[in-house]
Amino acid sequence: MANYHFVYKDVEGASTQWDDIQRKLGNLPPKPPAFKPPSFTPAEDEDSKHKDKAWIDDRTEEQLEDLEDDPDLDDDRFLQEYRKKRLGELRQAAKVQRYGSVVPISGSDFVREVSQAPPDVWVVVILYKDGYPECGLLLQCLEQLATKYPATKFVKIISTDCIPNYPDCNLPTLLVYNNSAVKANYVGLHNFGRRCTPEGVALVLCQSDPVLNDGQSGSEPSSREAVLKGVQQRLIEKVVRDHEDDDDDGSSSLRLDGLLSSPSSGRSPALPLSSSSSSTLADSNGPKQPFVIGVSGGTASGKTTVCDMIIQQLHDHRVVLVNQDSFYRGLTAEEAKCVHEYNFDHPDAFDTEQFLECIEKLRRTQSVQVPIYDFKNHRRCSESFRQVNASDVIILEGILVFHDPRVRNLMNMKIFVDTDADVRLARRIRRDTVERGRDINSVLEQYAKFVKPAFDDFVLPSKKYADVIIPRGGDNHVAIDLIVQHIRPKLGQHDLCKIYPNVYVIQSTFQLRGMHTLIRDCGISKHDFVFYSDRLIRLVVEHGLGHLPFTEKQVVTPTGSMYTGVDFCKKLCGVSIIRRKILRGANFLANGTGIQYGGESMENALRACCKGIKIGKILIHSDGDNGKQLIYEKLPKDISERHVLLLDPVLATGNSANQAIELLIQKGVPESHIIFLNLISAPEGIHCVCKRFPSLKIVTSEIDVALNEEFRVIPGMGEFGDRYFGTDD
Ligand SMILES: Nc1ncnc2c1ncn2[C@@H]1O[C@H](COP(=O)(O)OP(=O)(O)O)[C@@H](O)[C@H]1O
Ligand SMILES: Nc1ccn([C@@H]2O[C@H](COP(=O)(O)O)[C@@H](O)[C@H]2O)c(=O)n1
Repeated sequence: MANYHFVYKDVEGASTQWDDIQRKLGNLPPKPPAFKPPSFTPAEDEDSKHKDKAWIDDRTEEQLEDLEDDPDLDDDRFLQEYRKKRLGELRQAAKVQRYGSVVPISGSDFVREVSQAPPDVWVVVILYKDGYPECGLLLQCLEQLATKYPATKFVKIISTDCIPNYPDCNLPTLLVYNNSAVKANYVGLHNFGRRCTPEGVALVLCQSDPVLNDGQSGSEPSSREAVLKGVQQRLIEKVVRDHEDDDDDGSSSLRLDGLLSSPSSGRSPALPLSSSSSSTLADSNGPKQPFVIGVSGGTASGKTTVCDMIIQQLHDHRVVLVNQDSFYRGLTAEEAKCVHEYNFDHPDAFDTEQFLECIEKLRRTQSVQVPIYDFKNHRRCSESFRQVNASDVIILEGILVFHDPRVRNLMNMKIFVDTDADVRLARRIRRDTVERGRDINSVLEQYAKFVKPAFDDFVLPSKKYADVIIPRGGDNHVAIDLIVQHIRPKLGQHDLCKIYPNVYVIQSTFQLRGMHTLIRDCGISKHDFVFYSDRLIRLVVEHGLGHLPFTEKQVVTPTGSMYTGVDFCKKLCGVSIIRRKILRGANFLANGTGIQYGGESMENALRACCKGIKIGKILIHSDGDNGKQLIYEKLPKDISERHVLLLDPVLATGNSANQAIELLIQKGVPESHIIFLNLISAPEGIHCVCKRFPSLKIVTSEIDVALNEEFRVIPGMGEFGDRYFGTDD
């Protein structure tokens, strides 16, 4: 119904008499209050505002410049000083490099764009390939971070442009550079949690260094704590935002606990990181996760044979085998008395806790002492153990390796060797009578009483966990070939080669390992030491020569045919590093001179490979313990025009090497024309040299574990020069 009461209202809120009557009768609502316009307040004049620190903080650079002669500020010395300080900060901030996107680079740009970026700039490099969804996801996150943190440089490079043959299974890989050095690397997307988000990536990147810079604090390097706090704040805001979105449909619960854990406490517990997130490559710190293969199957199915074939075909020492048999429990006196009543096929016969501990240690890259089991006497050999070193691939073999889920879950690949029961029994009879000191009757009795029932109850049911089933065991060459092909890429290069693309470790073969075993043995004769060292050095030299520039060359062969080959650069020379140390007391070298000939021991092999090569020397003289070093040199006059093969058999701390390289560079040799050859290198030495000289190349035959407190390489090979020249007697 239409409202037929027309109420006239003037500005005072007055109305007609008729309306007043209606109000009294309750037909109209009470009279509204008289209208009063709001009081007028003029806008505050900028000049009359109180000027303090906060006011100055709000000014732009231009506004602060205009305040140079401001009378208010002239009266207040503190504010005038603060204005100047703030102006300085803003000018610095304006100078800070702005990147703002993920820039594609090629292999030839790498040194300029990454290694030679200004020292205060952090560079995040993604090694990627098109067509890999994980790479696409991480790239999206980096694009967002690049806009948020424009003072951090983000570049992307196709993995194989950066590192030839870089395995696709390592994609995407992030490398973080600062001041020409690799500060961190992350192999694979799992490092950034199950849900890879820009905020999560940011937090991981800033865990140990102030990698992300938004350029707000000028060119001053921000502290890690400050950067991390900012990144954490952004992550919290994101989590809260997501939570609020989720809450709209009432589906999620918020867990903020731990997000603000102190930076020193490491990774934030609420970060959605997977359990394998520790598998960064040599930070050089984070342990690398080995590839664990389980091989199960009934007794005498051919498990050991299959493992041996895989190991033989891989032909690489970075594969180790651990047999579950080694972890059979010892028998009590009672059990030993009636051993024929003991069920060796039941899961309880194994010390699974110890087996697990051993695997965990290997996964943490520690070596382990594995017991040796004596099947004839049903006990472990109490004194002998087998040392198993941490390796890229660990194979676990045994009838019940899939039985315990804790062991099973550590495996990346599970193989079941499936051989006909009759064939297995026949093999077992032969093996146990020939190798394990049993008679046929006892074998058959044990088989019927324990082996077969346990196979049906425990072994066969675990077959369902297998990823690969190999019928006919070791006779199945096709299956073994396929498995080998799958494992081979898991045998990556040394971690340091992945961080420093200019480090080359010559391909490890059993020949090479054999020679290393001989020359590292402290009991080897001098003659053999020299013989095998020369062989090894030649391999290193030959590899080093392969890094020299070459041109295509065609020759006519004796058959009159054309052969297209290469012609290596001929302008080269060798330079040996020799150390002289004034040593005192018992440390004085037996040769009476205190000279460690080091590099000279490599000259013979170099001469054998490069006929008539010129060889110079750099003598580094350390004066006792005071750290003072003097350098003497005898180098070819035209060394600046030559490629230099720098010789030192052992790279330990890298200090002498750096001095020698510095000297060569002073003499005009371009850094990229130096190839540093050594037999063994300590990771510390590689870091030290590669950080300072990213363009030279290091060629070595093995990278050792570390340096000890006396800065000697461990396991190492002692004072190489003294052993070579016999001056250590
Ligand atoms: N394909 C095969 N052909 C013939 N004998 C085999 C074959 N595979 C294994 N054997 C023999 O059978 C026995 C058990 O093999 P093994 O590999 O040790 O099995 P498991 O480790 O499963 O007990 C050994 O004596 C071995 O030489
Ligand atoms: N003292 C022992 C310990 C174990 N066995 C048998 O060894 C078999 C497992 O080894 P495979 O190489 O065949 O896998 C298992 O079936 C045990 O019965 C043993 O006889 N004596």
